[in-house]
Amino acid sequence: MISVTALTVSRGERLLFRDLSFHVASGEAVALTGANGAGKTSLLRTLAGFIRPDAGTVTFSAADPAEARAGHLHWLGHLDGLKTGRRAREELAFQARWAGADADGIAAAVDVLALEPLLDLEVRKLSAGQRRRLAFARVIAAPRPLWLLDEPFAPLDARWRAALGLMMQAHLDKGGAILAAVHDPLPVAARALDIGAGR
Ligand SMILES: Nc1ncnc2c1ncn2[C@@H]1O[C@H](COP(=O)(O)OP(=O)(O)OP(=O)(O)O)[C@@H](O)[C@H]1O
Repeated sequence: MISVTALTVSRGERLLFRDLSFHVASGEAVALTGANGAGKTSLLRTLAGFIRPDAGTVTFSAADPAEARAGHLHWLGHLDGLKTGRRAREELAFQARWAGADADGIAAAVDVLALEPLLDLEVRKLSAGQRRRLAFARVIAAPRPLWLLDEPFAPLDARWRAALGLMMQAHLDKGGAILAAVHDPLPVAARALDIGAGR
């Protein structure tokens, strides 16, 4: 699903990790752990294509490697990446359509994430947990094999942590893969990848 070979990433003057190699297979979840500042977000952003590594390669087992990032993965950062001035309905439609979802996919995501009562609110008026559910909707609306998730559970209550765990398991059962930066154990069986002590 994704293979990382001899990856070296710096931010500013600071070397975060050197010669990091790992593979995430279809049906597998990996819990990316490490202290605050160790570089978990930076690693995920590098895999998503937002940070250029100093060295190393990232390859996807996609049919067309040139299109691999665009169509192969979902990146969900811990800041959600939502436009706060839009109504939830418009923001969901924009994000989901951009990710390639059709109307049925969007309707399914609204249902699974119980977003209907929130859709006429401005994004800025949503709670942190509600915003996370809205951001996650595109992941459900436009299925892609690899999920890169940065602290996906942080703002969620017990009910939605459990629900997200079930969505993750369903994704893995269908042959998907997940790499999630977390400070707590994932609610699905997962291999640990620890990138260090930070600073
Ligand atoms: N744009 C940037 N420019 C310079 N340094 C950065 C930038 N973004 C992050 N860093 C630095 O890179 C290091 C790793 O940050 P990163 O956010 O990847 O860590 P993390 O493991 O996700 O931490 P946390 O558990 O606190 O979320 C930190 O020292 C941070 O200050």
